[in-house]
Amino acid sequence: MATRLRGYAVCFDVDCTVTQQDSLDLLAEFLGRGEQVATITNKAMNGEVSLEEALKDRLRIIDCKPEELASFIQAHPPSSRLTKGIRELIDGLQARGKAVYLITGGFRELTLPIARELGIPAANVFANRINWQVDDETGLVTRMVGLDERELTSRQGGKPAAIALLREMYPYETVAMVGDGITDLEAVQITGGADMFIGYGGIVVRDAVRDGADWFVDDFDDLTQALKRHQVAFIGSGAWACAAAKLVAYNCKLSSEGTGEFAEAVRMWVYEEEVGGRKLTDIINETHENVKYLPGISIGDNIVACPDLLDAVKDADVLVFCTPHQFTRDICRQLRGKVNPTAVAISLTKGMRVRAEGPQLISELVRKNLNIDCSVLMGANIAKDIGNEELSEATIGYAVPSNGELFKRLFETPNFYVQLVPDIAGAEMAGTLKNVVALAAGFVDGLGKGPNTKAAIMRAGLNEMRSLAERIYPTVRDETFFESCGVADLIATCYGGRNRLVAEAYVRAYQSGFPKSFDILEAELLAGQKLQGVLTSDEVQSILQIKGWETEYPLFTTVNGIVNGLLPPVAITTYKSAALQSQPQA
Ligand SMILES: NC(=O)c1ccc[n+]([C@@H]2O[C@H](COP(=O)([O-])OP(=O)(O)OC[C@H]3O[C@@H](n4cnc5c(N)ncnc54)[C@H](O)[C@@H]3O)[C@@H](O)[C@H]2O)c1
Ligand SMILES: O=P(O)(O)OC[C@H](O)CO
Repeated sequence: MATRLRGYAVCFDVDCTVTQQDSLDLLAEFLGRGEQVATITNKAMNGEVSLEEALKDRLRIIDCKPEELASFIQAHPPSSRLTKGIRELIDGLQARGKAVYLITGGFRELTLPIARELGIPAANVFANRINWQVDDETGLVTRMVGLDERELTSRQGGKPAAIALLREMYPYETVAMVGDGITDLEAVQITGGADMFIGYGGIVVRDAVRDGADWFVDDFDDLTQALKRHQVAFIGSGAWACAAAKLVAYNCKLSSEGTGEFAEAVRMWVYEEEVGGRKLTDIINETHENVKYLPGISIGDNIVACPDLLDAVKDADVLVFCTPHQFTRDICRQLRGKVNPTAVAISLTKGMRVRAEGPQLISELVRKNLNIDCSVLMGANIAKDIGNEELSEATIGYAVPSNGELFKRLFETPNFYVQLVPDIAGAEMAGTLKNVVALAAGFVDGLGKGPNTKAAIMRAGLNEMRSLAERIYPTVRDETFFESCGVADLIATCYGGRNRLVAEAYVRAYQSGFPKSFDILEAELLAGQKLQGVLTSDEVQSILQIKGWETEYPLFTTVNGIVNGLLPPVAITTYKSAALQSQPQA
């Protein structure tokens, strides 16, 4: 069975990282033996004695009783010893589902109260143990007699060894170590250790630590702020994906300069292909333009094209799905267990999947496979016009209001207005089903009919869309069909969409005596873009057949008869009677 990766773990050193002082030095000072212990601590820091020897010597000098330890903890309560900003950082990490560990060369007896104060479970603490002498007669612990040398952290290289053990027990995808010392930096210097080291210089700055760190901070607030920023990943890079990514790139750049809500860089997964002998990802990263799917439009220099899906979503907590719907299932399968468990998603994909038990909307597919919330953004959104910054609108369907608001902030711009509706299924069904009506509109155009016929088809189509959506998903709201995702998208698609264009061309080819299939026309007219309506028509028809509802949806049924060659295109002009002649597909 494949090992399930467990996300992210962040390991903190304790002395002078989580706490302002070295606990053992502070205890020695409390007991009046501070100077002697500090001399040995310094020797260890300068590499004059080994870590093990220094620990043993310091314990020998401290030589305290359990009650003295208790008095020390009372005199220096954990809350008074924390470094600035550490509590907020650890709270923020845990709230985002990251596992937090303490890995210290200090002692368990002194570290557990700190862990408790920060809400870190005792099982997440790797620390040294003191060997205590127990009175044979009373069974009471009397005094310390040395160091338990079996603990990994009692030795040189103990911290990386503890991390390697952690990774063996729980296969984390990424482990970061945070600390101020050379022993913390060592965590990234062995195979199987940490993936990254964040140096902390708020109490002590060591040149080697600062130079060796992947990231060096002297204030934990910097990390907390970075943590609060949402990392957005785009899954898809076609015409609409690129136009929508341009909106997101605009807001992420603005926010990184202002509110800090979103990180500036947005990773975009690109289904890699060669264009003019070059990789499309390289072209996008150099020119900031998807020359194949949205030529002539700059999508923003903060969009980073990635050919690797898992690489694109790594670290992201906001996922935008926008691929032709037939690819979403496979993409979700690849992402299962690999996305941040606290991530939220939004789908811009118009389409559905049909299973024996009924339809599955793309948002449901994402939600079920990735176990995360998924909103939708649907609307009258012809990609090229939005790329050209023409005024447009969209509807966000949400289940969790705060996620709806978050996505509104992510997409809305001065010329892209967003409405929120608490109706995911209504918005998504509208966006999906209008692709079938757009084919009907294209047939009407191909036949050379006037506005009356087109208006009649669109009105009937809207009614069938609404009726089917409400029948399958009883929570669907009527008013959703009056938003951009409903009637407005229907108008835009029936006048300016690709489904209309290809359907019109189908009729013209049919009437010329040299018919062409939809696949051929898609390839000839769309330059790699994908037609969704034909597939969706078959998917809708499967549902109508399963339910025995074909004659109740005569427009959908007639369109399906035409796309499958069972009816001539002219049948659209008599769709009510034509539907009765359209044979169910095999
Ligand atoms: N284009 C529009 O104007 C528009 C507007 C609103 C909504 N939509 C919807 O957005 C969704 C995405 O459409 P689009 O316009 O961004 O794409 P597109 O039709 O322009 O391009 C097709 C995309 O599919 C990718 N692709 C090809 N084979 C693939 C595979 N095997 N796996 C994964 N990806 C593959 C291509 O690389 C390309 O990025 C669709 O559901 C569409 O209905 C499109
Ligand atoms: O070009 P179409 O027909 O795929 O439609 C594009 C969008 O869905 C319009 O909102």
